[in-house]
Amino acid sequence: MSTSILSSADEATISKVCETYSLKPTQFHALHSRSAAAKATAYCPYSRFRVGCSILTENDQHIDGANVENAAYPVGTCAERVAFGKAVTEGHRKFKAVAVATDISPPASPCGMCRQFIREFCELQTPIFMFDKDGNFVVMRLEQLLPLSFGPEALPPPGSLPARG
Ligand SMILES: O=c1ccn([C@H]2C[C@H](O)[C@@H](CO)O2)c(=O)[nH]1
Ligand SMILES: [Zn+2]
Repeated sequence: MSTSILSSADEATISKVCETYSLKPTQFHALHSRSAAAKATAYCPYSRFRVGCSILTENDQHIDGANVENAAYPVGTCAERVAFGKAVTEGHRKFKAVAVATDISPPASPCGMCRQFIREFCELQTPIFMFDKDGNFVVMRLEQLLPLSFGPEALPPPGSLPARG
């Protein structure tokens, strides 16, 4: 047995993973193909590091995104935040799974800022798939990628705040 957390993309592994994360194999395949395809839409002339993201909404829609860089380097945005920004502004608030695809192996995982951004909108149990160029993947729940996290439930409900703080 391999000690690597990188899973191969064979159907037996995929079916076991789908059972664990309550996904259908068709949803898994769509998460992979859409996140991989989204890499082609990246604007990354500075790093030349393409990242694609696909999010599966609670009603089985996919929202995709890719990284968008900027000549003022820190202004650039990751694929995950582009995809979640699109999803949220299109009215989606609940998500079943997130996929991120890169061309490196082992695959890249979401940066710290994206983990927190995802934390705002996803349950801690939400699976985050990280694919390499060949479709091999690492999968972790959000709570594994961002332990002891800070989220919206820690704050008082907006309506309970005094008019001025
Ligand atoms: O999970 C990640 C990691 C990096 N990037 C982007 C940011 C930048 O454009 C490029 C290199 O860091 O990759 C993402 O989009 N998502
Ligand atoms: Zn990021």
